[in-house]
Amino acid sequence: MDCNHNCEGCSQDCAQRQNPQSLLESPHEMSQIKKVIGVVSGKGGVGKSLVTGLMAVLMNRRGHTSAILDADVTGPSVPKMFGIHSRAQGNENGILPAYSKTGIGLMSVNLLLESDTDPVVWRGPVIAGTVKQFWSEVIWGEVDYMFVDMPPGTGDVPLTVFQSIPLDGIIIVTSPQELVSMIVSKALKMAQMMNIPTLGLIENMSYATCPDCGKQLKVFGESHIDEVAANFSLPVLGRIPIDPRLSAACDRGMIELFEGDWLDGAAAAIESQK
Ligand SMILES: Nc1ncnc2c1ncn2[C@@H]1O[C@H](COP(=O)(O)OP(=O)(O)OP(=O)(O)O)[C@@H](O)[C@H]1O
Repeated sequence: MDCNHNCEGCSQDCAQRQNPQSLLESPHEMSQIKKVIGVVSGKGGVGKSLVTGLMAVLMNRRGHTSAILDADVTGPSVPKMFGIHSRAQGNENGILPAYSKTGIGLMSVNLLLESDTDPVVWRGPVIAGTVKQFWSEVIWGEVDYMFVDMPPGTGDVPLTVFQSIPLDGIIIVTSPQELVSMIVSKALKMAQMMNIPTLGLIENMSYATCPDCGKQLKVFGESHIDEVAANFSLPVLGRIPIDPRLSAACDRGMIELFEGDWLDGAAAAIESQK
């Protein structure tokens, strides 16, 4: 077959084969973002946004500048968690993030909608384009750790986000009632395809503590997170209990006041990542 130098449509492994073109977008010229961590889950509702929010708060408490890019465009829950209901502002240079009470920068589609109860009925390419703009057209300024609340699953939109934002690592959030092994395997393979390291697993809704006797109740049955983590040679970075104070804090926009040391190990692991 004659070579037309278009490697994209050709499966030959010849000497002229060029590396695939990078699809990574450049950040805004006024952004200096040191580390970007994607937070992924197999399906919605396992607490991916909660973990994203808690990690940003923790890193901020530990003296780093943190930010959240809410790439979960069809289920954006981050602004509410931080009590932000304002609209995003812009200037001649680009779009400005909203800032939480403790100074965490946020960008979410909910900051662009007229009302945060409006549904996002957009097709995949528009959603993916919006997320790319959150990276390349938002003036993030200086950020030590940016957490990206990734769109759930492994479809077109999460794939585009993986390809366009230069992630330094991902954290996989699971819950005990899921098919953890399958979900971890899929997320891990997707990250490996893009050469992105998986930092570890966080199990949400691991247990509930009885308010009377303090016993840990396995509401969703025994957890398999340790076996799964060992099978994939990944660390378990944290286990978060079911705690009504957490959901109340999210509902009231007061996640920055959370108390709990469940994710201290995850924060330390991120800090120690080279
Ligand atoms: N450990 C927990 N204890 C109490 N409530 C929790 C806990 N984890 C999550 N929740 C609550 O469950 C709901 C779903 O959580 P969250 O929005 O973080 O999930 P998600 O995986 O990001 O879902 P989606 O992808 O649909 O946005 C929220 O109302 C949150 O406050």
